[in-house]
Amino acid sequence: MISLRDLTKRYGDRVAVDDLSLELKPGAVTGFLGPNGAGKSTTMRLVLGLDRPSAGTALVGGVPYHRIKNPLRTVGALLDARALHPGRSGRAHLLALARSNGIPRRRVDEVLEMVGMAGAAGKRAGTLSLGMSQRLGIAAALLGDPEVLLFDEPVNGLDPDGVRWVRGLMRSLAAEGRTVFVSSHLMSEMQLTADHLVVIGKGRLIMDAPLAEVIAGSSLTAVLVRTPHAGDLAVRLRAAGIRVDRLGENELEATGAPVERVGDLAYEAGIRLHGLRTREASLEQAYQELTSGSVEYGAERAGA
Ligand SMILES: Nc1ncnc2c1ncn2[C@@H]1O[C@H](COP(=O)(O)OP(=O)(O)OP(=O)(O)O)[C@@H](O)[C@H]1O
Repeated sequence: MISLRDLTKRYGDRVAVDDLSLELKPGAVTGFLGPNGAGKSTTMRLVLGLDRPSAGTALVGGVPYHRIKNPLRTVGALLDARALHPGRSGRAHLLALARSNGIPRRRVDEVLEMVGMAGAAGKRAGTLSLGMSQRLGIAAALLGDPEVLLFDEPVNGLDPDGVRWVRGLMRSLAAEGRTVFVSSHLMSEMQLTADHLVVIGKGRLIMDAPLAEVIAGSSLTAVLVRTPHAGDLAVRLRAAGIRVDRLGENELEATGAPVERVGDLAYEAGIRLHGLRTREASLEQAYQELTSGSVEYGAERAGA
């Protein structure tokens, strides 16, 4: 479990993380989203004790990172996959980490196998592709079999097979009851991987909710209704505070209410339906709505 309380990090007069409070639960993949410069990496660095908060606390299992006895056995992390000694082999890198954390040597071969690097473990880190470095970084995160895992952009540089593999790995780590916190800019991938989402912008919390709730909350998620009495139903739905757009003589689109509520209102009014379904927004669309005011380093929109 990761708990952030009023977490703040300033660099000079720049606030990178601004009063962030969160609880990340075990048994779920929590996606960490936000525009470039939003403060995701800084937050992860604060959790891992690589930076000191200006105010507030970041706790793992109830204690700050620097007080954890065997850190790699409690928290595993992939931050910067390229931050490896270029002349050292992957295996040597993992062996050194294992030795300094009291982890048996055989675990090194186990994690190399798990990430599909067993055949390339002798290669010097400097000669590895970005995707292979990512796999090695993931192996390092898994080394101590930790309960809490943080991954900063883990699919960066991976081919489609690798992306799918990371998705499966995150899902299975969460299914084993671990806390998995993963940042990404790939919304379509996050939609397939995450159970829960934390969205930040300019260091501040924008959203902390289950994926399904984030998507349901988008103005582009709508209930589509086909009925020979579209006019009557529109009146009933609007009276209940639901936004309605007529799509055609027998079709309308309702936003701001779940499909069950639209169906119940029609039933109560005795209105016959010929079709009732939800059209879900994509996470990309929901994310864009949530963060439209928080994009710091965006290009100007064409025509804007
Ligand atoms: N060591 C540092 N010194 C000064 N400013 C920093 C430092 N590290 C981060 N920042 C600033 O803090 C802000 C948050 O950066 P951070 O890297 O955490 O964002 P991010 O959400 O991870 O971005 P990205 O998606 O681009 O990786 C940025 O404005 C960045 O310039």
